[in-house]
Parts: sequence; C-alpha cells; structure tokens
Amino acid sequence: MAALMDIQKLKSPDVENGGSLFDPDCEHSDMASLTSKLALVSPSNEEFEMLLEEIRTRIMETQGETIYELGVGEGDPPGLKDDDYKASEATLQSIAQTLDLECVMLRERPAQEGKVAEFLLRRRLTSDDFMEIRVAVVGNVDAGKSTLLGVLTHGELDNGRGMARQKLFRHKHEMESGRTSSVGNDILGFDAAGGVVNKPDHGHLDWIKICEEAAKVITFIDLAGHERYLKTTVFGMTGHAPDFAMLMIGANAGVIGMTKEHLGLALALNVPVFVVITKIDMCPPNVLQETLKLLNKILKSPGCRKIPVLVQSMDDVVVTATNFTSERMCPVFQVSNVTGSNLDLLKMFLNLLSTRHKCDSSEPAEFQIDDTFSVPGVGTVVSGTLLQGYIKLNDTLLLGPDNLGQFQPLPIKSIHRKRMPVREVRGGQTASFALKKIKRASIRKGMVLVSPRLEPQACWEFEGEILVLHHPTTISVKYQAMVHVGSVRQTATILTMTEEHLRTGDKATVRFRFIKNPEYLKPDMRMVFREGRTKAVGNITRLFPHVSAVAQNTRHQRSAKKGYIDGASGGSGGHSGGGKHSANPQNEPQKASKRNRRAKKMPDYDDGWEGKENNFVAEKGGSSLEGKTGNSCEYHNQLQRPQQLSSGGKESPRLTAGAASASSLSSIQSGQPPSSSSNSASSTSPVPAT
Ligand SMILES: Nc1nc2c(ncn2[C@@H]2O[C@H](COP(=O)(O)OP(=O)(O)OP(=O)(O)O)[C@@H](O)[C@H]2O)c(=O)[nH]1
Repeated sequence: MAALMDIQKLKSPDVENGGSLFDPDCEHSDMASLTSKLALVSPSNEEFEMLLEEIRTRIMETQGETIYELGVGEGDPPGLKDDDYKASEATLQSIAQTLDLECVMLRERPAQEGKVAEFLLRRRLTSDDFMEIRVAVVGNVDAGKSTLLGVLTHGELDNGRGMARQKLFRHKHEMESGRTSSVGNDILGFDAAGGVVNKPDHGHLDWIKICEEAAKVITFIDLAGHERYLKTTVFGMTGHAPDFAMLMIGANAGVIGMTKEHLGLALALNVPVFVVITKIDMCPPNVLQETLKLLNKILKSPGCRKIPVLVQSMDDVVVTATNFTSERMCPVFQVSNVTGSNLDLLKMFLNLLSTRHKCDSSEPAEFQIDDTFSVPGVGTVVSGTLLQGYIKLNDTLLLGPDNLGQFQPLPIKSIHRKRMPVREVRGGQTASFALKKIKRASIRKGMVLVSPRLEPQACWEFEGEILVLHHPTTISVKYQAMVHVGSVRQTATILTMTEEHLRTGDKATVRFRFIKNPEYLKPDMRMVFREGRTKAVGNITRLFPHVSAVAQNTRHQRSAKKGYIDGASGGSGGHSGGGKHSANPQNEPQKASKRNRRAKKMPDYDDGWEGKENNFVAEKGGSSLEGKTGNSCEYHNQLQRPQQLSSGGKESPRLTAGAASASSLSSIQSGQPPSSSSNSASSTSPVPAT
C-alpha cells in the first residue's frame, strides 16, 4: 500500500487553510466572508437569505447537488463546539428544507476546536427528472467489467464463474464466449439520500421505475475488453461522451493486455479515470502488491501524470469524490465481486460523482447521434447525447449533414430518457428522439440534430494539432486513417502537414479531408486518428466549411444512381470552388467506395488501437454496432435492422506497413517520454488511391 499516495496528504486541504468545500479549488469567492465558521450559528434574516441564495446558485450550477462543509471558515481555526455545531446543522437543515433539498451527513470528524462535518445537499427531483452521470467501463478482457456491473445494478454477488454477467450480455455469442462485444448501457439509480433504487424483479430491471425513483442515475457504458473490439471501444469513449472512465484490472492478472491502451485512450480524450481492482478474494497478497506497484508506476509516469490514491474508507471516498474533477487525482479501489468487499465504498463514490458537463439552457441545442433504430409503431429513432442547450417536445431541429453536407429541418415527435417518456432534455443528458418523415437508412452515426440558430455547416476538410503516439515508421501527406471525433468515425486523408514526415512523438498541424461524407465538427474537439498500430491524438483547430463542387456533383450523381439520397436532402449544396486538393482523385469520395467494395469481402475483424501487423482495417462502420446496442435504445420495443445500411458506415481497408513495435504507451509504462529513435528510418508509403 505504501506504493500509493498517502490519503492523509490529500485530506481536506481546505480545512487547513480555513477554506470550505464550497470552493474545492481554493479560489475564495465572494461567499468567503459569509462562510465564517459561525455564519450558520445564528444568522440574521439578511444573512440567511444570502446563504440561501448562494446555495441555490451552487445547486443550479452543479445540476442539482453540492457539498457543504460545516465548522470551517475563512481565517478561523477549524471546528465547532457542540452547541454551535448543533445550531449550524439546524440552520443548514432549514436552508435545505426551504430549497426542497435532501441534506445528508457524509462524514464528521474531530478538528482543532471541536468538530467539522460535510453534508450532501441534493435536489429532490420530480419523477421525470434526474441527474445523469456517464461512466465508461474499460479494461482488459476478463478484468471483471460485466460482472461488476451485474453486481452493482442487480445487487447480487457473483459466484466467480460468470453468474452476475449473464444478466448483462446482449448476444448469444457473448453468453457462450463470456466476452462483451458491443457497447452496452446499464444503469444504477440513487435517491436523494444516496440509497440505491435498483430493485430487480426476477433478474429484470425496470429502467422507468429506477428513473422515477432516482435523483441521480449512473449510466455505465460497458465497453469490450478484447482488442478485437477496440474500434467499438474507441467509439464508446468518443461518441458516448462519458463524464468519467472506470478502468478495471483483475488483481491476479495485473496491468496486462488492453489496460494501458484503454488508459491511454481516456487520457487522450481528457476523461478523468478511476481504477477498480477486482478479484481481491482470489489473489495472493504479494501478487496484489505487485499489481498495485506497477499501477502506481504507470499512473505517476510522465505520460500519465496522475496522483494515485488508494480508497480504503468512507472518509477517503468523500475526499476523492469531491476532488476528483481536478483530473490529476486517480482514486484506486480494490473490490471483490464474490465477497462484496469494498463495494460499499465504490457505490458511495459513484453516488457522489458530479457531472463534468455544465448546462446552459439558453445555448443553441446540439445533439450528437450515436445510434439509430427502427422501432415498430414508432418509426425512426435516434439516440445520443445533448452536448449543449435544451430540447423539448415538438421542437424543430436541423438533422445533418447528409452526403451533400445539407441539413434538413425535422420535428421531434417524442423524447425518451432511459426508456422513460419525458417532455424535455438538457445539456449533458442522453436521450432518444422519435423523428418524423425520415427513414433510418438516411441517418448515420456522427450526424447531429442542432438548433437552426447555429446555422450549421458541414466540412470535408479540417485542421488539427496532433501528437503521434505511435507509428511503426513515418506518416506523410496522403496517409489515410480513421478519425474519431465525437460520434464521427470516418477515414480521412492527410492533405498537408507542417512537417514533412511524422514519427512517434512528433507534433504537427495537419489538414485532413474526409473520404466519404462531410461532417459537422467544432473547433477544440478532441480527436483520435488511428489505423492499426498507428495512433495520434489532438485537437481540431480549424474548419473549412465548404463542399467541393466536384466532389459534390460526383457524389450526388453516384448516390442518386444508387437511390439512397432522400429527396428532401437533394440540391446543389451551393458551394463551389473547393480546396486546393479537391480535384485530386486521392481525396475524392468515390475512391473510398471502391475500397468499400473490397472491404465487404474482408472478414469482420477489428484490428484495433493496438492491432496486429499487416492486417486490414475492414471497418464495417454502421454494421459493427447496428443491432448490437439494444440496451441503449430507450424505446424498449423490438428493434429492427435496416434493410440498407447508411452509406456513411463503411470504411476502406488499409494495409499496415512496417514491423512490429512496442505499444505507443510504452512511455507510460517506462516512465520515459515517447522516443522517435525506436522507429525505422524507412518511410511508410502512403496508401495508394485505388
Ligand atoms: N473470484 C472472483 N471472480 C470474479 C470477480 N469478478 C469477476 N470474476 C469472474 O471473472 C470472469 C470474467 O469476468 P467478466 O465480467 O466476464 O470480465 P469482463 O472484463 O467483462 O470481460 P469482457 O467482457 O470479455 O471484456 C467471470 O468468470 C467472473 O465470474 C471477483 O471479484 N472475484
């Protein structure tokens, strides 16, 4: 345990400074003068109103809850004597009652002048509203991901032979192999007082009931551990906009296989990570120590720069959960799904997590689509995340971009959140919308539904600042790989770069062009660029929102011939000219289609983030997830596969050049920054256009 940071060092830094958890970053606000430790002892009417207002604002900002620390104040030594403490607690309860908040004590401890305590103030929401936190569950195969989710959501312990996970598998082949292959959603609801509301009825969980009773719902995005399904895992991490990533490690197996890949992915996407070590019931103490030691080394390495904190008590839970948004801290839990050891700590931690997405209802709505469904009796349904703004029933939003970069207005027929019909959805929440007058085949993942106020434009080309985490040789202009950004997943070609060649560890500003469809992007979005073992991460810095006339006409004619352009989306697109590479056949979309035809012949194989050498990326796009995400459709009816998949789903196969080399995250493991010296000097030939 000594390997991990001593939790005492992190405990209540604010208390030492006379600060308050009102302000976890120690930036003292205007409230500081009001938060003298005696402020709640016998406030005047005016002071009471000010405190009320401060807590109301705080609750609104944090989407429904905050933590108040009693007995600390600016410049005062921490702690309240018994009488003052009781009076302060009574005032806090009275404020909570006035604001219709639940007020629950999280922990109480002795301090210099009496005692201090932390209280959770949580809004009691109506039956059709709840706070929402999304947690992506990652880790190597057999780390116990599905089992832990089964245990947490169904409240029954595992038998060590896969009993708990059976409740979560969505496919027959998963039941047989014991391997998750798709993005699954499972939910865990907490009421205002922090109690779990999941009550399975004969193994079945009623999501609507959970959402009605819950003040906060944790959605677990259960991602596959096997490297074969890495493409799906990357999509889960980018397209489902998780607030946090839960990295799972089997205590006996240790940090193996895809563990570092998944950690690297979370870091690249700036998703705060916490670690859960499972199977401590069957792991010899020395092996557990070794696992902790290696984990500690990796987390502290220059590639990671995390502060690992072992969570062993409720005190630790409160400290880590309330400081977790800092992104530097990495709480580490050790649990057993068989004995239930430490699961109460993990549940409490999940209960205290708060969303990273701030919601401002006045912003124009922007909804990213991560899946599409055809629901009998309902019609076309899209699921996804509302990144900003507010959408209510019967609002008309713009759906797009289609293959020509156009957006078309569509009314929202109905809204479901976690299978529960609702009238509105706010920024940071996931939802499903039933849409009118549109076929499922005309919608692809990566499209958006946005407010007309945004005047959205699609782009074929964009610029990004990227860092190459790994490439076996060098990357040059015309190189093609898969771009993941938000729920967009499409092959793009490098048009220009600020460097002539890029090797592992190199940074550059790169101009990309999508090969199949224009996409809706925004500056500052995080992107992942990958192909086989090649991985680069970065930020989008510039968009070129125009559609090449050549590309546009060609696509239109070809699409019209194939007959899958919706009449409503037709039109010229109104753009002309095109970029300097628009006439280059290498960048024209029809090139991709040839590869697609070849790709269809390839096996359904996902070579992945850390794939095998000399293999093909035969992305099936839409088809790899279509129909596999049953749980995420919030319209809980029979789902249908489309007769014809959207054209946006298929990607081209790519031949990976170069010899095998170590993981890009070797820097994390070794504690050294990535080095370019390990690369072969030979240049990778760009993939020729066929
Ligand atoms: N003894 C013991 N066994 C566990 C524990 N957690 C999981 N298992 C067993 O470990 C095996 C693998 O668990 P899974 O939940 O399928 O692992 P996974 O990480 O979801 O694997 P993929 O879905 O393939 O990514 C199952 O047989 C579980 O019963 C634990 O805490 N203790």
